[in-house]
Amino acid sequence: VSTATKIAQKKFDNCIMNASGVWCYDEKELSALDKSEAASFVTKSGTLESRKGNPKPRYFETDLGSINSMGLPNQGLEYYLNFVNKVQEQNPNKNYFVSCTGFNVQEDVLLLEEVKKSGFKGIVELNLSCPNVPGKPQTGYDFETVDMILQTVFENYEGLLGVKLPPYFDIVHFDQMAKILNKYPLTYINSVNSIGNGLYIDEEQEKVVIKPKNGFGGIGGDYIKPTALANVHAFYQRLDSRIQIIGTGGIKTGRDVFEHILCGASMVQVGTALMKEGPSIFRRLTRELEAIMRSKGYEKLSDFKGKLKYMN
Ligand SMILES: CC(C)(C)CCc1c(C(=O)O)[nH]c(=O)[nH]c1=O
Repeated sequence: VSTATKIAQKKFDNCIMNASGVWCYDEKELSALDKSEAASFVTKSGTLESRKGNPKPRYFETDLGSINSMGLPNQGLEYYLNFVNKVQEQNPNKNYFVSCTGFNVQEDVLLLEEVKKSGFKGIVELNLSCPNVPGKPQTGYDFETVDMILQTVFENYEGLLGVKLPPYFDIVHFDQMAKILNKYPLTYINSVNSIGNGLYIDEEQEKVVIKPKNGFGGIGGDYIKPTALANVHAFYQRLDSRIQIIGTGGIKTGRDVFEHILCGASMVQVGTALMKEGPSIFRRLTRELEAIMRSKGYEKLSDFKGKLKYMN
């Protein structure tokens, strides 16, 4: 078992944290996560320069989830590295994640050089749902570009690195992506990001509910749990066991956490439900998961991780 995997497995003892983009924009939000029962935190995806993001309203909550077109508002990668390095010093036994995203491979390389220069000891999450060159689909749906980015990134970066993936909906896409991902010393993959370009309508006003992109935005919450579970399990079936899987999407109860782990996740992230409930959700989810494990006689995650049964 590679050192990276051993370290990563150690890192994933506890299993519930925030999803990038939610409650992680600045020091205030990140400190609240650090004080909560969350196992760790991940920052909003940092870019080379800070960004204001899209005009508001750019986030909207529904009974079943959320829609967002934030436009990557963030303080810039340097801000997050400075803060997380400080927190990491004070909590050496916790391992933190910094998310980043470039708008092309050159930027990705620059971002990772910045990470290296800062002496960051935690885990980098490269957000592959980032935009690509105009006229091409988002990076995560452009397989040759994903391959090229990972090839280039791993030529220079030796630290712990995972990728945040968009959801896939075709078995051949799972096969093609897994084939690419297995070529690289990835610490983990994080499945799934929001389901892109959904549309939620205010029927009474006959109008969209967010301003950017004529109301089109990424969908999170209950709507995406079946897709998230399928992506986690599809990659669990296909990836080398050295690559851990973080399950994200549709988690709001201990049952949802249990199901993600049953599909093969070593750790889970919470987005929409965290936005609605706040950091106290981590205590509730941990208690609910422990109750389910007790009722089934499980003592640790590996007792049921990836053990989803099929119909014979
Ligand atoms: C959608 C992008 C702006 C290209 C990346 C940042 C991002 C955003 C965002 O900042 O709008 N929202 C998501 O649900 N997922 C993401 O990965």
